[in-house]
Amino acid sequence: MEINVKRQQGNFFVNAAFRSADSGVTALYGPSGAGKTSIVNMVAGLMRPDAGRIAVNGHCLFDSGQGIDLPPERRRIGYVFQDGRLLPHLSVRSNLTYGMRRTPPDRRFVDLDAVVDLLGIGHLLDRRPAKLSGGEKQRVAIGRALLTSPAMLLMDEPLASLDASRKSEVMPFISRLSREFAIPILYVSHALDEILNLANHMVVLEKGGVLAHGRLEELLARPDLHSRLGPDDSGSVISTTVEVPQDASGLTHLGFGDCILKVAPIEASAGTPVRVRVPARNVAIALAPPGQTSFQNVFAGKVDEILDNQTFFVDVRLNIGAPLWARITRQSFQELDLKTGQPVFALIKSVAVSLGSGREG
Ligand SMILES: Nc1ncnc2c1ncn2[C@@H]1O[C@H](COP(=O)(O)OP(=O)(O)OP(=O)(O)O)[C@@H](O)[C@H]1O
Repeated sequence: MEINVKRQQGNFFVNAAFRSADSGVTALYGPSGAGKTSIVNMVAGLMRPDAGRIAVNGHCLFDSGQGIDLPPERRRIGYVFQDGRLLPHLSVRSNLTYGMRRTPPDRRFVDLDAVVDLLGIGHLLDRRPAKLSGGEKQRVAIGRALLTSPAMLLMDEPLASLDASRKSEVMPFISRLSREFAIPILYVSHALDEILNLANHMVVLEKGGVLAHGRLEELLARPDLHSRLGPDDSGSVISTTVEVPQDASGLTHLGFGDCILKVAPIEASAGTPVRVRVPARNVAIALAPPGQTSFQNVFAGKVDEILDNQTFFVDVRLNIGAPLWARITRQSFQELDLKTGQPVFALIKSVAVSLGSGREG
């Protein structure tokens, strides 16, 4: 995926360039008004860049220098919108086959049965969209996009209209989609938890430009981006592997480097790659190994970096065999008198585990 677009719209200027691995999920992340939808619309051919080049799998969709500008229907792109946009007068089955019939048979690489099975929508085929829940509508919308046998999928906040439980219902399907069909997905979101679940690559946008792009773990470990990801989003991502699916007390053991992280039980067999997210606010720091404690996870490490934004909190990056951010109060920071290089112990309160991801992208 190669995207390099410039476009002036009103007094907003989009000037974004990034490349990403050909398969897997690339997240476009940024605050409201950063230009995410504009970029996706340019890739889809719904908005024309003033200049630039867009290519997918080496196939050029737009190149201002060469005068190439394929119309949307020739771009072989599936688009999933925030609100599904199903055709209300058609059944789910007809919504699904609508795009499929426009794709020549020799170009089709998915069939209805495979998609219905993947998305678990077999029991909905004869219903009209009005009789579907939000999560079901989105699964049908994803199926419809997939059945056009696209070279790429664009998803513009496909989960934004869903509540937390519906979100967690649809997320595993998106994850399976990228794994089983190896279609590159450009996924717009301003919710970091979704991105952590789904994406391998991330593009951080700000005011129409690319602030950073690259592998998710690498970006999340970068101190210059740490504060940009917002007070609630700051934290670390650690790529682990399931070592013990369930110990005697029911906990799952995840290994990274020489360390074991114990988490609430997850359903995954030994060897499964799992990405965990540790919010900075859930990490405490101690100068000596704590005695009796309720913390399940205590790691020896050292202070790698201190980020003092002159607020109530100070962010401290520890090295425990992987980078780990801790957010502690200024008062604690002063009492501990922390210095770079100092040996400390990290106490992790709880982690969010993102199953179905953690793949190398
Ligand atoms: N057709 C247009 N003409 C003029 N300005 C536009 C047009 N489309 C979008 N904009 C402006 O471009 C900027 C980026 O909008 P865009 O929808 O791409 O942002 P976004 O990151 O997707 O935001 P959100 O998360 O709120 O959907 C905004 O300031 C918006 O008002």
